Amino acid sequence: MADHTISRRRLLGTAGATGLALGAAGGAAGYAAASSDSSDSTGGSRAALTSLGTDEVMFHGKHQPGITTPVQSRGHLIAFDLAPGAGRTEAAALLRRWSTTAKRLMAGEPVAGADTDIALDAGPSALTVTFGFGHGFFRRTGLEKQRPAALDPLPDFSSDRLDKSRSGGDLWVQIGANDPLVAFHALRALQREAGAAAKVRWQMNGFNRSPGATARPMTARNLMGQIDGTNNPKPSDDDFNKRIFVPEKADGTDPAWMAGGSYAVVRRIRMLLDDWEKLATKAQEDVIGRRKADGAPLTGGTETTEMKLEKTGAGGRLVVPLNAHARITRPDQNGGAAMLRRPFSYHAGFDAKGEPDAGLLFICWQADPLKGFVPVQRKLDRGDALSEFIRHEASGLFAVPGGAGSGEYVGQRLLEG
Ligand SMILES: C=CC1=C(C)c2cc3[nH]c(cc4nc(cc5[nH]c(cc1n2)c(C)c5CCC(=O)O)C(CCC(=O)O)=C4C)c(C)c3C=C
Ligand SMILES: [Fe+2]
Repeated sequence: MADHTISRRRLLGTAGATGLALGAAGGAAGYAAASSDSSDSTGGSRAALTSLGTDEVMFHGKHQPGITTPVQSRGHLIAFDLAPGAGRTEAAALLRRWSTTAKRLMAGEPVAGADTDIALDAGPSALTVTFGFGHGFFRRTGLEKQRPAALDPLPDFSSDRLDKSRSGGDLWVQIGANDPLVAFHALRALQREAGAAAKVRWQMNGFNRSPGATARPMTARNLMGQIDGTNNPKPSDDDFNKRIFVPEKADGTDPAWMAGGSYAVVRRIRMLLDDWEKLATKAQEDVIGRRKADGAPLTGGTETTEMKLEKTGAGGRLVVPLNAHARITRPDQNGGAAMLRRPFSYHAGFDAKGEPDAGLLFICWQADPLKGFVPVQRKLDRGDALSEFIRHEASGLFAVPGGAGSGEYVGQRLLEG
């Protein structure tokens, strides 16, 4: 292990120093930078392959990174339980350590002191680290009075097949990066820094398409081959902040320490791909209500065309079936319920029957799970066309505090308030 005194960014020179700061709309800019680099025709082996490594997301801000940040190609989710005997003091020290390291790594710098060198040579690669608190955290730290009502356990859903050992947790960390080594480096650093204060409860690995793999920026595809994410709320929507983030001025609903925060619902949803892949494309499209090729509604147009819910076709049948997933999940079919979906795909090998253990690490963000995930999942639980091809296998609900201000660590307003 090396003791680094010069940051990787300095070693990277200008490219590192001018690393693109990604904001909510940073994905397209990152893509454009990659495209122009790869069209450079010098042909020499020393030409930069892409500028992907230089993308940098800010650690400090109103909201934590990794919520509106464009989804990265590699993701790790890890949940911890506080160790027996660890309470508020140990939790505060841990969050302080983790925040210091997250900030350094997101800037492309090594861990202070001994680093593992796993990410040596790479830039920040749009690394984000996001921290959340589970229900049990508040009991363990004696902060029950500060526990938000929105963190009450999710209701049971009849179709759930949950593995408790891979669900819940006192602390949750989401890591995303556009380079697998950068992402693993962060995962390992944070797990090591948990030390004696917290023990790993579960850990899951995910992925998305690499930036630059498509000829133009596109909405991601999932492992069923669908374009997934089209109708997500957009930061430019008038009601985006209200739907996704806890207000910054206390409105009496959430504790003050949650200002600018959000609630993450995490579900490991296995896709029954052997069954799904037996369906003809037309049948697959009826399940969702959108075309597979371009994500357009079955009622026509392009990916962004509004779906015509009442349109009928041959024999007077609805073009978008009544049980189509994209019809049933719409906010206007659920009393306005909306969430920001920011998932990773996962593949954890093949089971004894030779079937893939693969699917979606479904992560959705909302200001209140009772006005986001819960009503929509209640409806899906009664059965939509997608239900027979998926299985919810693990679940978590986490309170994700607002972003740390300069000089602050994540969760400081709770732990030292
Ligand atoms: C409870 C919330 C949801 C779960 C669980 C869920 C699982 C799930 N979804 C897909 C694939 C698609 N979902 C799409 C749209 C969509 N899904 C939800 C919610 C849940 N999905 C919402 C709120 C929406 C948007 C509805 C709207 O406003 O139009 C789509 C269509 C394209 C898109 O808009 O993203 C696809 C495809 C899978 C594969 C899955 C579980 C594995
Ligand atoms: Fe969906």
